Amino acid sequence: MRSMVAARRAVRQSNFLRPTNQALSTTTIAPVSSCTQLRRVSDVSKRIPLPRVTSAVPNAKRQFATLERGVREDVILADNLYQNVDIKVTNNHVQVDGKEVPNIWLRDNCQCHECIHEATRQRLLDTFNIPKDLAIDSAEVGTDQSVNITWNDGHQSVLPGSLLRSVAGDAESRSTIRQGLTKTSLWDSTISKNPPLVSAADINQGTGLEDLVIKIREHGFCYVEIPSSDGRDPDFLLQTTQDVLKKIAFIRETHYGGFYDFTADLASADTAYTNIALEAHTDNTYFSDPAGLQAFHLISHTDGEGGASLLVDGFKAAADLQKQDPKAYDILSDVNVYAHASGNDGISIQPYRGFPVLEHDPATGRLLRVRWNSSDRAGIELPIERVEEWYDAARKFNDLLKLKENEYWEQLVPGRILIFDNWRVMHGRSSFTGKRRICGAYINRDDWLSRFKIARFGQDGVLKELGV
Ligand SMILES: C[N+](C)(C)CCCC[C@H](N)C(=O)O
Ligand SMILES: O=C(O)CCC(=O)C(=O)O
Ligand SMILES: [Fe+2]
Repeated sequence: MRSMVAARRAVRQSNFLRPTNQALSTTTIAPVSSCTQLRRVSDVSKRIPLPRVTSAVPNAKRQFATLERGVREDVILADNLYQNVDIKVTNNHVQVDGKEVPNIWLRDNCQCHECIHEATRQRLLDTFNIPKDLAIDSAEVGTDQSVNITWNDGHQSVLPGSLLRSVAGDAESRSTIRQGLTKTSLWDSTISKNPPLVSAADINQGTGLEDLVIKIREHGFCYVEIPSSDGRDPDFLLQTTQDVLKKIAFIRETHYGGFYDFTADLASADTAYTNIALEAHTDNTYFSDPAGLQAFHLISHTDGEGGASLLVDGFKAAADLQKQDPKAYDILSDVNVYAHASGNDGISIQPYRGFPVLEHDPATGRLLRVRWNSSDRAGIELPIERVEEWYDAARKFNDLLKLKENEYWEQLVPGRILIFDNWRVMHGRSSFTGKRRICGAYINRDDWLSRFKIARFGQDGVLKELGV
């Protein structure tokens, strides 16, 4: 019988093939008797150098242990967050739903103008100069549940009720605003009947932008329609595309340039710049931080045919895979893969480390990002005697991506900009003949999500919850 210590070590080392659905950063200690699977795996894990995962906070450990990895379509609506939270002061300690809030947290989150710069919203307080024995002299709860505190060093703090109420939430509810969670509507080929769309005119008038980012967040993509009365002059279309995209956030520069305007001329050494078919993929698998959004706008296609665009909901396919074969889902979530972009002279871009095809938030278990580009794939981080396990799992995912019912094909047209979430939705195209000109751009994930969060929750809504 192995010792408990050895069993713990095995758990820590077994990044690959952990018990199903445990988040990567857990160190859940299973009783030795239930460690059969881990024991088997630990033999292999000796050969796979893995980082030591520790979890120093007992609460976090308990919280993570119950979380299941996967796609989650639902979300706690912001309006329903933190209802009926009890806030009181007992014996000079602040209690939120019966839990004592540490003084250091209260003092650190003081919102007064000495502690937070009014204009920049940055903390001015020297947190680690707060004496460890700081105590509350007196405190009272207001009708809006804000708490007024007088500290024993004389400082006065007001903590807004919204900030205190958020203390009652779990990792999932705290993510709603922080990560800009919203309802996720998974889709298949039938989305072609009624794809999400907003009009460029609405965006110009100011209302459409919110609608656009909210739709992209829910469905993973959205079209922007330029009224035909505005014309189809290529220069006008190029300019309008850029204007719309820059309203979301600034355009990201890469080795392909900034705003792109490309044809099949190998201007960059990448198959995107040819007329061959491209299977469903996400872009930038070779970056540690792949572009968050990607846009395409067909400016013209003459003297030929083909070049239809393909979209596949990567989250829907991932959810299907988890249902069909949870083990395959786990392999794609645990095994790191490298990618590269090496076509251009003097360039071989690779991420600073390998990343799995399916990446989850360790705190909530939610699927966050899909990376999938078989053309740009490089090394798989498994010893050669086990690498086939990854191929078997990836083949299952690939089969789902290629199901007719999961493929949404659409011929792009001048006047209709396609914008999609490159962390979720895969794109491809069929081969084509003739001259086909497409423009578009990449936008960073953090920047477009910031736009989304402000659109969805308002600046105040986002700011009121920064403390936890
Ligand atoms: C979009 N743009 C035309 C600039 C280039 C596309 C590069 C495609 C590359 N194989 C990737 O997957 O990232
Ligand atoms: O030509 C297309 O429609 C898309 C090409 C592509 O995948 C890309 O540029 O990222
Ligand atoms: Fe692409």
